[in-house]
Amino acid sequence: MTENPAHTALWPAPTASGAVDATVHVPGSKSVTNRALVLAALAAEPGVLRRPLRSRDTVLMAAALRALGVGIEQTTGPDGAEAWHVTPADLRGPATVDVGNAGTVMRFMPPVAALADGQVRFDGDPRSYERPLHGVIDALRVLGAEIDDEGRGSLPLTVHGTGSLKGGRVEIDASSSSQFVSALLLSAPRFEEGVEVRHVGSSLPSMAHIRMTVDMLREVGAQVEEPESGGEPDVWKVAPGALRGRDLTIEPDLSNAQPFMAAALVTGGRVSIPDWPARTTQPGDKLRDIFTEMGGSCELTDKGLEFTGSGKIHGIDVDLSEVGELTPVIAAVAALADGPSTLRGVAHLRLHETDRLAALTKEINGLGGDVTETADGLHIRPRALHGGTFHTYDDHRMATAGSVIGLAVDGVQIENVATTAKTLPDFPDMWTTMLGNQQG
Ligand SMILES: O=C(O)C1=C[C@@H](OP(=O)(O)O)[C@@H](O)[C@H](O)C1
Ligand SMILES: C=C(OP(=O)(O)O)C(=O)O
Repeated sequence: MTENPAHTALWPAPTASGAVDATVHVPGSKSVTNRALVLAALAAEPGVLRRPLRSRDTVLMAAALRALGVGIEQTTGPDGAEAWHVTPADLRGPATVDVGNAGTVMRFMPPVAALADGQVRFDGDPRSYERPLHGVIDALRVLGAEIDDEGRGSLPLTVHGTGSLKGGRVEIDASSSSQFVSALLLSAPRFEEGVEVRHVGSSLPSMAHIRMTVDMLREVGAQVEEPESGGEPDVWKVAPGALRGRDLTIEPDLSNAQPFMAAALVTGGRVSIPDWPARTTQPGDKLRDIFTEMGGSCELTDKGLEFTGSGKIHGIDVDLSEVGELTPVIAAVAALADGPSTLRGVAHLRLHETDRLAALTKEINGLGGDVTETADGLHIRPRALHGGTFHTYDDHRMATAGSVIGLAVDGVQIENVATTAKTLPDFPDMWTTMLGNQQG
């Protein structure tokens, strides 16, 4: 096999010559965009997504829905803002879906395909074969779907849809991914009997993302019972019913705001993120607390978030189980702190884009760091770091994490920075533009 040159290309991560002072317009949330696409496709009437994220993961989701017959047209407003107009249709195969390495596509789309009439083949990047999918496959079978995965319990697979799905009660172990729960809930209003999902595993990661699913279902008229509003623990119920089409402006992706906020923390500078929502289910909102504890300060106004570093970076002992996708950049900041950190509750990160606990340990230590893996996270003891290659393993958040270290350490080269296209295709330009505005 010939290497893709983009995968081995090295990007010299720019160092900061002083405190950053920048306003960073962060594109739309991946998690909100991909949920909104699915809900719009399953609705009883057309809907609009304004300022959607355009990145590999969301383009793959749009292509998957189009392959099943859904209309998605793009328009651009006078202010340059993009809108995706979604016209639901009778879902049908035969179709093929490329999930890339998008957890949201590989988990959220099989239930949609089970509602289609005809067969739908799912395939993706090599890493997608290793990411857990058994929770969705086994649950869909219990709910009435026919799935051919040749006994693998993972991709590639074919869903043989009949145009409807019975639905009903199902038990799943979602300890490896909250997306199993979200996937079943999102399509459930279209199941004949809706769904009752009971999580029976030891732990459930990324609760913030399950809240996002419940919130967005309710916004389009679905009836949802869930533990946090008086329901039974670990049980979610969605009633069958028609969904409204919605005109929705997508919030900025707060997890993608994270490296820019980290730049303010690391350089003792200031970063403004316009349109930071006053109320949100995005896990990135927790950064206001986490990065404050690590030495910054925040002001949230109706214009957005202003985040200021103090010039000091403190270590932190934090359970990130609810907000696991924030781990790589927190680890990068922790490696530059004035004291040790313990990041816990994130064992499931071993099954993300790459094994993030192993990758962070290897790459930070490769620059002279002192990181050890624990059963469910990382111990990080700051040490003077040196330059070198920071490998990214096709993981967008490894690339942004390495770039944060590069601000403070000369000679850090990020391998395959283009992998940020998964959720933030403009990252390298946004990063250098931010650094263009420094106070020396
Ligand atoms: O539902 C979602 O949009 C997501 C849920 C989380 O997945 P896991 O529960 O698999 O960690 C998160 O890490 C991922 O980036 C996005
Ligand atoms: C885990 C992530 O992505 P995915 O949606 O592919 O699970 C992530 O973006 O950090």
